Amino acid sequence: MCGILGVVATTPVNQLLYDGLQVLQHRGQDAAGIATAEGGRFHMHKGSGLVRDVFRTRNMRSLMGNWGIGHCRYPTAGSADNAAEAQPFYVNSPFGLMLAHNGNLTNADQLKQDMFLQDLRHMNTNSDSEVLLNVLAHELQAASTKYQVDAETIFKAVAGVHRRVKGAYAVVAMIAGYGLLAFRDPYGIRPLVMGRNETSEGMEYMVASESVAIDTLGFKMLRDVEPGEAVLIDMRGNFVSRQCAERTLHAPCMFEYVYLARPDSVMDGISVYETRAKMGDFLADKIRLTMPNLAIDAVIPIPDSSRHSAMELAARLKLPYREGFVKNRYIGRTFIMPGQATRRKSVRQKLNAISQEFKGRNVLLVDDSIVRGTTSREIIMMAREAGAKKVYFASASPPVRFANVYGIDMPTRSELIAAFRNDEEICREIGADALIYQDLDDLKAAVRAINPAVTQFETSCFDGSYITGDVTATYLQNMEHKRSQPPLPASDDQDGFDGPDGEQLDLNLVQAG
Ligand SMILES: O=P(O)(O)OC[C@H]1O[C@H](OP(=O)(O)OP(=O)(O)O)[C@H](O)[C@@H]1O
Ligand SMILES: NC(=O)CC[C@H](N)C(=O)O
Ligand SMILES: [Mg+2]
Repeated sequence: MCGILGVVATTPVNQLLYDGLQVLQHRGQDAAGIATAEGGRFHMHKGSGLVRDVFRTRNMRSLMGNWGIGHCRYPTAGSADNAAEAQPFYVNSPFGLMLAHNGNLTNADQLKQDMFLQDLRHMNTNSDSEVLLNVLAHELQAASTKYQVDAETIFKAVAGVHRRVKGAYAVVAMIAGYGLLAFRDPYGIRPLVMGRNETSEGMEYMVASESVAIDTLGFKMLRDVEPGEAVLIDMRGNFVSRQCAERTLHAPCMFEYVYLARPDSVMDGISVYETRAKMGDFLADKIRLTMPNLAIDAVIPIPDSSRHSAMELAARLKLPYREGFVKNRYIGRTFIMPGQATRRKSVRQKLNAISQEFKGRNVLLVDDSIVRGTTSREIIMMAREAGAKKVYFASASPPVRFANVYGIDMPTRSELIAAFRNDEEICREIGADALIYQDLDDLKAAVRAINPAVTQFETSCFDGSYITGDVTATYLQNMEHKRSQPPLPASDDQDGFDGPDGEQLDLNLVQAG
């Protein structure tokens, strides 16, 4: 998961894109980038780090124009510390294209090879998003019969992308001289929503990973981009859309509702807050049914993401809800940090126990998920150190047993604590006195309770069933193998543009630093 954002406005968009990326920061902490357009000229700045660290005033000043796109990255392909893989990506032909992508392609290697041999295109990084941009460029070239691009040609190109590309992709792209293009894969695995803002100068449009960006930037939520659909907003603010996929099946990623998205977002008509609260209800019922004799003095959430499930669970079980951990507001999300050592260290830096809430008590700790077990292990230890008598642990989602190949960086089963263990073994491994997991059917029911119109979900990390149909055992084995190899050293010089704070690219001027 990454955060993507695109805007066509009536005034300069640099600040709007910056503010929007800050709101989407929870979706990617490793790199950020913004591209804008002014007439036929693109401006771009991108680099490694948080949004606030990547952009300086001088970079912001150079991002001129009334339309643009932004990206914050949580890598699933390539590596975390390679600034050349920060997004957006640019190709100059046809017309001039910029692209930012959330998701992960499952046939990126094949596409890369095809493009090199057939389309004579060179890829300069290990990013699957660069591959996606080049497929779009090739399809646009193939569909174009004129010097000027039009909506018909663009929709034809997106249909070509859907035919060639496999996996998960929510995309915002800029086509020089035309405007903003946004599209979503035929399964709608990653989210993409649209908003608009009526001004005296005309209508402004925004496309974003989550509705929270639309709310906080003063736009009004319009709707979700449909699976397989492409939307186009030209530089004058005219909007058109078209279904470009031959077949679609709406199956949004379940992990968005469990952990990835912000609770104040609504995606695919599903309020993340309400669904997390519902998860708490279902989990409470399971505890009552399967562990009726558990003596619990207090329910304690593991900040941040589990709060709303824990709150509802406590209310349903008529137990006190207590805040037993303080979160350091300056430490980011640990799960999406690169490297296990950093993640482990950051849990201790991020969370600290308030001993008064633990001393002599039996506590039920609630988290949204247990993935590698980094958080649960440390937190249970902290609760005991703080004087807890018994430490029970509940997860608002089922055991994460399978790799994710659609935009969450858990490509190998070996790193997942639940992959080859039963509940009893996991309980022992994390050091809890009892462990309760949500059932998958209940998790689905918790989301459907909020929007019954969405009936299917991408739940591969829980049940090993991959919705796109192309993820074979061999593919997964290759992923395991790739990840077990030591990473290649990242070269910041790959694209020749890198300066100390990232990449500054002013097309027509090409500047570094
Ligand atoms: O089993 P693990 O591998 O530790 O992964 C699961 C944990 O990671 C996430 O928290 P994170 O700190 O990323 O973010 P949050 O503040 O949104 O809860 C998630 O909410 C769990 O607490
Ligand atoms: N998590 C994501 O959406 C990642 C996007 C893309 N696959 C990258 O690695 O940059
Ligand atoms: Mg957490």
